[in-house]
Amino acid sequence: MRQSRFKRICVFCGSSQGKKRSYHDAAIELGNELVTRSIDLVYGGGSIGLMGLVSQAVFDGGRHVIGVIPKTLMTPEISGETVGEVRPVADMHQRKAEMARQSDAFIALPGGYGTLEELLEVITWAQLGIHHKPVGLLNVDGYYNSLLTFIDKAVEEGFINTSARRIIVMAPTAEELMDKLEEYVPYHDRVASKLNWEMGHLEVEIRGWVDAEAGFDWLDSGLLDGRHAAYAGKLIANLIVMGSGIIGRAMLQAYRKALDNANKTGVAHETINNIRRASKTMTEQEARQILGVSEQSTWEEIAQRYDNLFERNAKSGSFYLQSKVHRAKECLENVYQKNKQDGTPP
Ligand SMILES: C/C(=C\CNc1ncnc2c1ncn2[C@@H]1O[C@H](COP(=O)(O)O)[C@@H](O)[C@H]1O)CO
Repeated sequence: MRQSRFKRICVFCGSSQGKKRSYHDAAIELGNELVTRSIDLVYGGGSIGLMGLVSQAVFDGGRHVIGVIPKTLMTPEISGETVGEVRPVADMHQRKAEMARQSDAFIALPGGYGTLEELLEVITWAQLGIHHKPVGLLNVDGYYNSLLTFIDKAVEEGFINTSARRIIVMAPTAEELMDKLEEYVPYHDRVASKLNWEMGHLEVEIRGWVDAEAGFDWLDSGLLDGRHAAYAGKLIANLIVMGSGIIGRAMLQAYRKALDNANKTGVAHETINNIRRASKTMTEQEARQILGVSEQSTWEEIAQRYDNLFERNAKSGSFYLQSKVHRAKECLENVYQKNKQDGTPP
């Protein structure tokens, strides 16, 4: 068996086992196929339904299993115990984002509303160029035939592009499906390929992170009205950039100006200083999220990722994001250096 191109695959599947024995068997067969190809599993956590069967098979085969589960569903009475590593998340949206981030491909086994929703979302994301990871449908005993017929109807009626139809890779057995996924060439839409989702997502995430970290809600504070609150956001950006030490003299001037303006808008120096202090602490997990790298990523991959993101921000003129990307790299640099000293892989 040649080396798979995938390190981790996310499996969406029923929280029930379904009525046919073939669904049960297919879940175990898929788990075993992942093991054979040395692929780790990302799934929705717990031990119920097909989710429990596939995760147990991968775990028993000695591969790593990550269960990404919202805290609300984490009780054993609701979802059962997760074998392997549990990643608790705040809600269902965060769960899907985390599952997608952690995986190199997606596979849907038979399932209900939850599975369909997860499947259709990753297909939509592929269509919009948010990711370029393959999406496989394990069509056990023709379970998904009616969905595929419906999708073909949508193509016929002009709601789905003929070329986007091929985003869904489909096969009746795990082995055939995996072979097809290995060969999959990512779908590229002319318009979608121009969209810059990564940075948009990053900007929102980082802004939320900075505001939360600073522990200050500008609007709620009553200190600033809407217009000034927006201005304060820019101000924070400038301060963080200054702190990163990557922009140099030009940003020092910007910082001085920011302080000047802070006085005009009534933002106290102490608050600014708190924000600066707070913005300096970044956890390893946050750094990995910002750079979009996992714990398995090598330092070379991180450096490459950093270069790409940094360059893209330079082009879009976002010093703010540049500073966060830079800080994330600094944070991981410390982690990797420390691991190297301790002899911890990778
Ligand atoms: C609230 C109930 C059961 C919840 N149990 C679940 N635990 C973990 N993940 C779940 C659960 N239910 C759905 N999911 C996610 O959706 C997919 C399965 O949903 P489906 O509707 O069964 O197809 C699965 O991939 C999970 O990510 C009591 O009803």
